[in-house]
Formats: sequence, structure tokens, C-alpha cells
Amino acid sequence: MREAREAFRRFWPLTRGDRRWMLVIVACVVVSALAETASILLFAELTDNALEAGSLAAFWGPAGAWLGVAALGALVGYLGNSLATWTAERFVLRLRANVFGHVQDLPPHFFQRHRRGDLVERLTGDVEAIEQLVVSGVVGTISAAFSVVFYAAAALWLRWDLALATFVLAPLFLLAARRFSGRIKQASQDERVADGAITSVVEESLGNIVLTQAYNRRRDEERRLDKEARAWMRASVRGARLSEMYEQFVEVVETLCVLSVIGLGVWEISAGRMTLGALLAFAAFIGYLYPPVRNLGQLGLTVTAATAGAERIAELLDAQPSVTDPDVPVPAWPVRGRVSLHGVSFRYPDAARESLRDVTFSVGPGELVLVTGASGAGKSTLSKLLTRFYDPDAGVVCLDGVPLTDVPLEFVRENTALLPQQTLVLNGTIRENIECGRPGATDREIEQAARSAAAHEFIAALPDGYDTHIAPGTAALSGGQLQRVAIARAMLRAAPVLVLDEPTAGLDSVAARQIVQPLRRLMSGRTTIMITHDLSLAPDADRILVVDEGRLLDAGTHDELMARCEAYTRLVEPWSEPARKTTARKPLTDDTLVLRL
Ligand SMILES: Nc1ncnc2c1ncn2[C@@H]1O[C@H](COP(=O)(O)OP(=O)(O)OP(=O)(O)O)[C@@H](O)[C@H]1O
Repeated sequence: MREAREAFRRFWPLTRGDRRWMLVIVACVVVSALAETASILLFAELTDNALEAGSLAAFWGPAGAWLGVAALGALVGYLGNSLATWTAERFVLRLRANVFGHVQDLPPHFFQRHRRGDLVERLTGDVEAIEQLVVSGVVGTISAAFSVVFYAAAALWLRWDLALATFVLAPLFLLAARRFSGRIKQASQDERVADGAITSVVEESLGNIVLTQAYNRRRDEERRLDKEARAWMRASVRGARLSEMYEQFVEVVETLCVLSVIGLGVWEISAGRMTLGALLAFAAFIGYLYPPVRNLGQLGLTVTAATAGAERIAELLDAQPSVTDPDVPVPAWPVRGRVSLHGVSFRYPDAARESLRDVTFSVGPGELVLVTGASGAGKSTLSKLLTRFYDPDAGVVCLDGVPLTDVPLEFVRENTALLPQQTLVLNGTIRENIECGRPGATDREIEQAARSAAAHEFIAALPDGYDTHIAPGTAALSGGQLQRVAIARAMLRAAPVLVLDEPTAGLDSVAARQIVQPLRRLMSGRTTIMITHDLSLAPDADRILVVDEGRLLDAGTHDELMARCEAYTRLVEPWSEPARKTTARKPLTDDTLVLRL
């Protein structure tokens, strides 16, 4: 119960704005319970005065009142239930937006360490479970408590001695709920984890369908799903069995209560101390009393199950973004594009060693700098620091001499366009995919960007042109075409600094050739830091940085490095033979560049 209290305290603030509606719902429930109490008393009156006496004259008055009370109860019940659903859904809406917003700010390593399916499950199933803890839980508890008080008071008022005799059994419900709650929570937790695992397996499997089919992995994937599905089935059946056991136990206790009431009633009537109407009303109150008592017990179980979901959401909310905006940011200025790093060291959270160590360099406005090095040297890590996905542990990264930590994150991202290794596609039209570079851009500007990116021709040739719908993983465009859409997006962004992470990786020579010219247009006039293994652009670069095991080994022009840096000559080797031949004969063209690829 301590966990439930903690979870409740954590999520209760999100009901702000809806609490008055929760009060209205409780008021509706109270009026409903009052209407129900009144109808039972009217029923007793009808039994004793109209039914037993066989008097029609005594019928009309209580019958009319009963009808009025029933109509009021129906209206209030409708209002209360509609309002309860609305309030509950609003809470879910708010909580999901809150958690989703938080998750969007989390650093890349968080997503590498959590399976996507599990995150999806947390943002869907678990979010809804918390609603049962906070909104339905509170409303349900207050309503049930009010109902118990009303019906118990009415039963006591009718016959306090009989009522007390039947109340003796009530603690049995609570005792049973207590006994079952721990095991139900465990089952519910296992079910949620298995739910997440199933979503993960399905998602990973569909995302990897080519690998699955090409390597005949179908049976392995099916086995993987089967394993998780069985875990889910076990947890689900265990949970359902426990709930059912509880339900049936409660049924038996209830029957015991009803029989006690009837037995006591028969005794009282035979002794002439009670009328039949009073006994029926009394039995009805006891009958009405048990569902809310049972609900209170059931609510305990629902709350414990919801706590399992709440703990999983709390874990998400406790994960911290790796970067935050400064309290007092430096005001925005027209960025020229000087990028500099001073003594930068960085270690990924929980990593054994540093991925960058004491790196210092500076890139002037409009310069093209290539960053190269062996696999795992720290090149992509550098791009993550330049675009402020992480802050360095030591040293500083500056834009126009101002530390990135002193400006709002949005300002950094507005002025630094990233063209990552994998082409990022949004679910939307090609137009929307390009426009996201600068929201609000006109159709003319979008087309202009596409022309500069050499994408206009193939887009215009599509049946729906710029309105062609594309989505991550399902786009009917080639890798090179998608890369050109991404270049058009970066063109539109018009950021003074450009960070390219292996822009030709994964493309064949023809596709790579098609993006060389657009890339050149994109880079012209912008500070460009290109991370690449492909050194065909090396002679064009103003400077090349050679990174090795997180350190900046050397920096210079292609010719300087060829003359003095052995590591660089080794990196250039794969390209050098055709390169020497072609540059000796004619100046660099797009085609020669790609031949060297
Ligand atoms: N999320 C992470 N957590 C821990 N270590 C990481 C993480 N990402 C990268 N690393 C480590 O940091 C080092 C540098 O990685 P990085 O991705 O920057 O290399 P790279 O030079 O870009 O390699 P490649 O050319 O293969 O893409 C590697 O040793 C890698 O194992």
C-alpha cells in the first residue's frame, strides 16, 4: 500500500483542473444513493400498506413518489457516469502528453537501452492503468464509502440489532482483498512486462523483415514471439484466476449474509416484532450494502494492479534529459558559423571509458572540415556534442565563441542542421517532409529546395508529386532519393552550420553520385563538419581532422596529412590508387568522386 500511496502522490497533481468535476461526480453518486435509499423505503411502504392490506388507494402516492425518485436517480446516474468517463479520459490525455513530452527530451542512449515495444506499452497500457489509481480510484472509493454509509445507516435505522448481527461478516471482504492484493499485483506487473515484450518482438521482427526472410529466420522469430506470448498468457491466466477466486469467495460470503438475514427475519416475524415490508426493505439494504463493500475490496485490487503500471511510468519520468536550457540564456544573435571545441572530453553514461579525450579544434565560418578515423574512434560522438545531444564532461563546445550550454537548445538546433547517417522520414507527404526543415515555408521555397537537392525531377514524376505519402520504413523511394529529400530539408533550414554524419553511407555508387552535387550546393557558404570514411572529398576540404581512440591525432590539409600522418595515409589507402590516376589526368568532377567510392 505504501507504493500505491507514493504513486498516488506523484500523479494526483495531474488532476488539477478536473477536481471540481470529480466533486460533481461524487455529488451525483451521493444523490443516486439517496434516491436508491428512498426507493427501498417506498417499496417497504407499498408492501405493508398496499400489498398486504390489498388497498389500491394506498398504492398511488408511494408509486408516484417512487417513479419520481427513479427518474431523478436515472438522470443523476447518467450525468455522473458520463462526467466520470470524460474526467478519466482527460486525465489519461494529460498524463500521456506529459510522459510523451518528457520522453522526447531523453538522450539517445536511453532509447538504445530500452526496447521500443516496451516504451510503447508504457505510453499506452500503463498510462491508462494509472487513471484507475488516480481518477476512477478516488471517485470509486468516495462513492463506495458514501453508499456503504447510507445503506448501513438505513439498515441500522430499520433494525439496529439485526444490522449489527449481519455487519459482523463485513470484515471478511476486506481480509480477502488484503490476502489477494499482493499476488494480483505481481501477476499484473508480469502481464505488463510481457505485453511490452510482445510489442517489442513484433516491432523488431517487422522492422527486420528483410533479414528474417533472407536468412530464413522465420521459425526463430516465431519462437521468440511464442516465448513472450506464453509468458503473457501465464501471467494473464494467473491474474484472472486470482480475481475469479476472490469473486467467488465473496459470492459465498454474500450468500451467507443473505441467509442470516432471512433466518433472523423469519424468527422476528414469527415473534411479531417485524412486518414483512420491513424485512424486505432490510434485506434490500443489506443487498445494496454488499456491492459497495465488495467494490471497496475490489478497488484495493485494482489499485494494486495500477500501481504496477505507475511504477513503470515513474521509471520513465525519473530518467533525466542529458541537456537542459540555461537559466539565463545569452540573447540570440545572427550566427556566423564559427564552431570551436576546447579540451573536450566525454564519456557516455555508465560507459567504461571516455569516447572523446581532450579534443580541441576550431572551424571558421564557411569552412569545410572532414572528420575521419577508424570505426569506433569517436566521430559520431563528436556530431552528438556539436548538435548538443550531450554536453561534454570537460571542456566546452562553442558557436561563434559562445558555449552551447549558454544558449537555448532550440537556438542550437535552429542554427546547426544535422544530416544523420540514417535518413529520417516523417509520416506525411514529401512536401511535409521537406517543410519540417523550416515550418511555414511556401510551396515555391519547398520546390526550390528540392531543385537544389536534385530531388524535384523524381518527385514531380511521382503520380501524387509532392503530395506522395511516405512513412518511416515504408517509403516507396530509394535510399538515394530519400537522402535527397533529407538534403532538401536541410537546404530549407538554412542553418549556418551543417553537421553531416556519413552522408553517402549505405548508398551504392550511382546513388552516391546523385547526391554529390546537391551536397556541394548544400555545403556552399556554410560551416560544414562532415564525418566520413569516404575520403574522396578530402582534397576539397579546407582541413581534415584525424580521430583515433577518442583523441584528435592530427589536423591539416590532405597534402599536409599525406606528408606527415601515417594513420591518415592508412585511411586514404583504399581510395588512393584510383584517386592518383584520376586527379593526375583531369580536375575533380562528381563522376570521378564516385569512381573512387
Ligand atoms: N550509447 C553509448 N554508450 C556507451 N558507449 C558508446 C555509446 N555510443 C558509442 N559508444 C562508444 O563510444 C566510442 C565511439 O563511438 P562512435 O559512435 O562515436 O564511433 P565512430 O567513430 O562514429 O564509429 P563508426 O565509424 O563505426 O560509426 C565507441 O567505443 C563506442 O563503443
